[in-house]
Amino acid sequence: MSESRILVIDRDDARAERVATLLDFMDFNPRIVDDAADIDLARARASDWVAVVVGDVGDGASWEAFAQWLAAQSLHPPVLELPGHAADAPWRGHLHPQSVWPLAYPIRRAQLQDALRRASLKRIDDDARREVHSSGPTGRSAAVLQLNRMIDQVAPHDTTVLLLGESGTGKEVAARALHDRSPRRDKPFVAVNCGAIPADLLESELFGHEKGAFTGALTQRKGRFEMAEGGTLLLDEIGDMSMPMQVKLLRVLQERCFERVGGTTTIKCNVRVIAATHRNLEQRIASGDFREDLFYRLNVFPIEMPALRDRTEDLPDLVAAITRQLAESGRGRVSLSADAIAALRHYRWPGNVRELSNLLERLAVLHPGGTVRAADLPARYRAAAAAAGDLFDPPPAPEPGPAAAEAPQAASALDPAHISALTTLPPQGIDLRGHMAGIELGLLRAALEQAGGVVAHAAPLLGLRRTTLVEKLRKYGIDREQLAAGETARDRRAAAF
Ligand SMILES: Nc1ncnc2c1ncn2[C@@H]1O[C@H](COP(=O)(O)OP(=O)(O)OP(=O)(O)O)[C@@H](O)[C@H]1O
Repeated sequence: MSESRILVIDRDDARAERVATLLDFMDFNPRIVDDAADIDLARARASDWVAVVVGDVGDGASWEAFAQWLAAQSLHPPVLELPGHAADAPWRGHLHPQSVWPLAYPIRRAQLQDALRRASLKRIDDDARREVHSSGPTGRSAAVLQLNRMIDQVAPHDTTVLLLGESGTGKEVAARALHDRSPRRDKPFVAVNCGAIPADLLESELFGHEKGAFTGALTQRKGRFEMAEGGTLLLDEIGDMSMPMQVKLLRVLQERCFERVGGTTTIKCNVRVIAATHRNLEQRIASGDFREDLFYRLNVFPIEMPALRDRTEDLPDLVAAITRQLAESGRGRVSLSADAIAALRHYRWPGNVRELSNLLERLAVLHPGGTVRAADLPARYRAAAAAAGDLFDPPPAPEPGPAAAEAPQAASALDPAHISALTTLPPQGIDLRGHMAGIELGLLRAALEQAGGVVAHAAPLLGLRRTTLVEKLRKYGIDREQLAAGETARDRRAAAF
């Protein structure tokens, strides 16, 4: 029997049986309960239901309690909802909004299969067991799982959230996830960078203005609060807001209304506010730059964003997510080898995920469609790996082939004195892999120089096939025309970073 367990909660026995028969036929392992109160929670945790089909749940109280329990456990199985539930049924508030899928009835196998497929449910596998979110902070480190849990907990409520953390840690990404997982997800999400807008313009930017309110106000204009009506407003870089604006914002948060600049009409607003800053607001309060009362208004549910250097185990997932986004948005295709990702784990990432995202975009330009190895990374990333003694894998040995066999004389041309010079170990030791790569690079350049830049003539000097040499030149970024200038393409690329 398959381990893919699906829970069917339905008081309508005939319907529950029909759904269960179909699921059985599809090789799932359905279990029917007519009341969610019958579910053994201790066992449910262990089994991780891969989906829940919800039918007639009576007054819904026990199903609501179970939905609440699922959310508290951070379990988000797809919930397939049979017809007959009110759009504002209280249980909805406990579930991840993107995990609820409508199901028609009477139901056919194809429809059920399609609903399960759309709910991203394949046969249970590790991915289905993992907490996955279609949007939001990427990763499976303890810090990111905890972050996603907090977002899930607070998203359904209108609580003001304060996102704290270094620049580039993904505060805006988290704010969007809060919006997408909230009941406001079909309304606008509006972000405003309070630090980037001059203080005298910020009021009009946030609250709008009436025609003629100030020089240049040629027409009436709505502000960001009005644009975000019914939805979510992210006030980014709130720590940089001027004191006079802080007073005005405090009033909106307290009274939920404002006037446009130059206007007298009071406009009510229904906006969930999320604030974000990379600054230490307590220090700003101490230095008299931030109002304490505003801080307490904003700090209802603080979320600390983890720095990338503290969660480098997320790099493979982040690299996969960002390279996929780059490809989908037509900004280039690139992939990273395992040794490149391993090398990146040694770097401190002062710019966090933004820096990673920028790096990948540049690599996609420099190596279109290619696979970037550790040796191809810009100098500063290689330096971090080298300092940690993990530079990059030794270059691949030339494959045996007819051309290699043709060049035994060249290979044995190294005299013992030469070999002895190359194998002398200095007292402080060496980085063997870097050393070997350096020797290889030096010999490639020497052979090309000797052959006047003609690859076909340089290859036999190294006992390589021409195609192998071309591949190595590409790997090291050697541009034949630049040899005269004594620099490689990689040197130039590294300098550009
Ligand atoms: N989980 C993620 N997956 C993909 N890209 C991400 C992720 N998190 C952050 N990024 C990318 O990193 C960059 C920075 O993210 P974001 O703007 O959310 O950070 P921030 O903390 O708000 O930065 P700042 O404090 O400078 O405003 C963006 O380009 C964003 O797309």
